[in-house]
Amino acid sequence: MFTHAITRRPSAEMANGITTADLGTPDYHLALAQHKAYCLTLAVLGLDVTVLDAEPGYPDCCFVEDTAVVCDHVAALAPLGAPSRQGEETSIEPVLARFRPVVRVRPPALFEGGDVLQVDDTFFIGLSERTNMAGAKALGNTLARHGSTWHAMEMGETLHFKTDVSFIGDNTLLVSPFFETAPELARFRRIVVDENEAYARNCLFINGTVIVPAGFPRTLAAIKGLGRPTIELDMSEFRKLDGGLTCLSLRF
Ligand SMILES: CN(C)C(=N)NCCC[C@H](N)C(=O)O
Repeated sequence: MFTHAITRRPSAEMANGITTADLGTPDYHLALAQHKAYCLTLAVLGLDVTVLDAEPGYPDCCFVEDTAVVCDHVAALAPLGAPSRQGEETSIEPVLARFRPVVRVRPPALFEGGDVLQVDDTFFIGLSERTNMAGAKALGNTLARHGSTWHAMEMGETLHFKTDVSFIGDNTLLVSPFFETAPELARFRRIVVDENEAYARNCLFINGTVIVPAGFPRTLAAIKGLGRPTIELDMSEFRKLDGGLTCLSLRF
């Protein structure tokens, strides 16, 4: 069960955030409203939500998931892989230190939390343009010291591992076709989400409920078909910056 979440409000400069999506400029005020709904949803699901102010100079700062990996015993931080985001990990450190001992991984090791999927005591660490092998090893070894297992995951063209793979409880993953047969994920039931609903591969499982981005009926129906409670949230403004549901919080 999660008891806490940390989020960060969108930046008024979010229009300068990194993106590969061709969906237009995010509307800051709509993003603030969507962010508020997101935080409220986490609170309704039982989490104590810390909402941080936006960080000047960091247009992508609301994607706070990328700044750290938090598990039961430790919070691990590294410089983010995206140069324009390096430094976001610094301001999150004192916040995380209230909850967990903090371990800082040093360059050349780099990782972003969006590349790290935790399922119980196992961590899947995607090797992406943001997370290098040195980062994966440093993070994996830190987690292993506390009894966890980790796997480095080769990836396709995707931004983050969790852009393509998310855990929705009961041993089930939503995956892109790329990960349909990945041997490291063999023990899971895998629901393949095709290109038409690719954005919905990133769902957020909180204490038995699956939060699903609004507008992806086939994925929603597949999750409902498993008997899971679901909540839909409008994520349109974050999607314009390649951000999904998991990206907006650190949960522990
Ligand atoms: C699982 N995902 C996708 C994340 N955790 N982070 C999204 C970061 C988006 C931001 N514009 C960037 O490119 O850094």
